[in-house]
Amino acid sequence: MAESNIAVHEMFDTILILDFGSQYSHLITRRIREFGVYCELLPCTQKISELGWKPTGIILSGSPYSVYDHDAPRVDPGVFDLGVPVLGICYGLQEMSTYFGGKVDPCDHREYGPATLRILPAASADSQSSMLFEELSAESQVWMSHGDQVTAIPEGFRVIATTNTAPFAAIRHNEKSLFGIQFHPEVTHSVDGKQILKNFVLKVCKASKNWTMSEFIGKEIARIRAIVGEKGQVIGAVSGGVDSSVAAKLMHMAIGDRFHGILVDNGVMRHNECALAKKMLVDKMGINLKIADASDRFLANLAGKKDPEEKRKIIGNTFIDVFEEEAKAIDDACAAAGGQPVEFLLQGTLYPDVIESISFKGPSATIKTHHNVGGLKENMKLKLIEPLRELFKDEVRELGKLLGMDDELVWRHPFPGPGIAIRILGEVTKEQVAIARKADYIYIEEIKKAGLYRQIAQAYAALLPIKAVGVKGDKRTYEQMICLRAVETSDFMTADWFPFPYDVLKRISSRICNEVEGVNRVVYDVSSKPPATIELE
Ligand SMILES: Nc1ncnc2c1ncn2[C@@H]1O[C@H](COP(=O)(O)OP(=O)(O)OP(=O)(O)O)[C@@H](O)[C@H]1O
Ligand SMILES: O=c1[nH]c(=O)c2[nH+]cn([C@@H]3O[C@H](COP(=O)(O)O)[C@@H](O)[C@H]3O)c2[nH]1
Ligand SMILES: NC(=O)CC[C@H](N)C(=O)O
Ligand SMILES: [Mg+2]
Repeated sequence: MAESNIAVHEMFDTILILDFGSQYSHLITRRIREFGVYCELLPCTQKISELGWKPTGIILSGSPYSVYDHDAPRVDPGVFDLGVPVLGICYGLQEMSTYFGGKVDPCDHREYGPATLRILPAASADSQSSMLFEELSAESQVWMSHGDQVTAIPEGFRVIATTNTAPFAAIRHNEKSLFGIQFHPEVTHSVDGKQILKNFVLKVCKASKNWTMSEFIGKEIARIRAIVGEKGQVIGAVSGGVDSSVAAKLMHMAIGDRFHGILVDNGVMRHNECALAKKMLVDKMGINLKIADASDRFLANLAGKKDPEEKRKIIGNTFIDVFEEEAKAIDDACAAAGGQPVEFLLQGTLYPDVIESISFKGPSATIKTHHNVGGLKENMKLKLIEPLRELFKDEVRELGKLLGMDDELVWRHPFPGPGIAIRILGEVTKEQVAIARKADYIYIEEIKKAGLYRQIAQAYAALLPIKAVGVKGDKRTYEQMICLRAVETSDFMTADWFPFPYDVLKRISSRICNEVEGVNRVVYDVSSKPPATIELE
């Protein structure tokens, strides 16, 4: 599928972060975005000569490698030929030092944790170093995570800060804007770390502080119009979730009814989901949306299937089939009305997905096959438009708010494409879906009533198809169990269970047992991720 993105760097000053594989690389990106500066993370293997745009400044990340490893990732010398400021962090410092002829050796004591950074008086006398350390106190706590150290700095560099254990905790080139620091300014435990990054980006690189969602809206709409043209038609899968709704809203603002949203009712959506999506997207936002009811088809395809991966694959494939049929119908209708055929596909891809796919560390092991609509076959020849490709989830929410979307939609917990089907262990039937759906509705309603919805990143009720004995109205029952899940997380990669007040759990449990037929027990999942995952399957 062809890409049709006009580069965002043409619109915003961009700091380039080269990822050497550090676990903190994405944090550097987050921090800089918070200052209102646009930045991008690319693998360290990116050749500067093939970049096609000029960054305003470059940051070299940390790495699990040692610079003296035979397979250590190397910095592209092109980085230093651009004439833009460069900041090396940990491995970035070590690699920069090695490149310019300095020396790096293993430390006697590996150092993981706090250290006191002391800015040398000489640094205050030097305008570049003063810029990097502006507003810092002479001593501050920084966070270390290294086993190697620079033992001799390259010629032409000078030391500007030290710690008790690191004589070269911060260095700079005597003339050029090349800096290296041994500690990690991107982690919150480095008390002045944020300020150092801010100084580097705003003072040293002089990047414009124009990365705000309100600037983004105007520029993105103009970009979409330039790509799609006066008559082009765009289709897109819309779920009623935050990401696709925000993407659809932007698209609607850019091209009106030439955007055709398709919501697939897969029979495993939450209670009232399609009606709610229609109310918000069509009635309130005016989006051109078709709701395709394929619930029977999904449930028929899922009949008798128990294996989690098989269930996910069936749902993913059915999504594609239904979406392609609907897309073709829209295409035919556009052509019949004398319009252009559909040439573009809207996708709600977010930046974390992009980071994951370009990771220097390579793809991680498949834990679950994630299924989204839009994974269409090559021969559809649609060109992708991904307006949220550069944004993190919190930025998408901010955008949604600025676009005037209701809080109820902006703050919705994420809901996976395969829906309730991966929240019913084993076989999925219409009856089982009805039980899980009702319990989930009650659960979320009570969470909202208790004022806890925004504190929880994601919550849902799952159905465990095992039976236990109970007693209701003096009668013996033999019924299934509902398993409640609620997690706190910022990136959904790791998560911890939410510590509910007991009285809220009590109310939820009592309501579910009383109101949901076929259930006589409620359990609460107290597993973190890892070792568990957020969804059950
Ligand atoms: N029932 C559906 N009908 C149409 N498209 C869907 C459906 N479910 C998922 N999708 C598509 O799959 C994409 C990925 O789903 P995902 O759940 O990650 O995002 P979302 O639903 O837009 O937002 P959220 O993360 O808040 O749930 C959606 O953006 C949407 O394009
Ligand atoms: O759109 C989606 N399609 C999927 O197939 C899918 N599987 C899991 N999820 C969501 O991803 C996050 C992490 O979930 P796990 O810890 O279960 O992997 C959680 O937010 C899950 O809800 C999905 N989203
Ligand atoms: N965090 C880092 O970048 C570590 C760099 C290198 N592996 C060291 O141990 O010093
Ligand atoms: Mg969703």
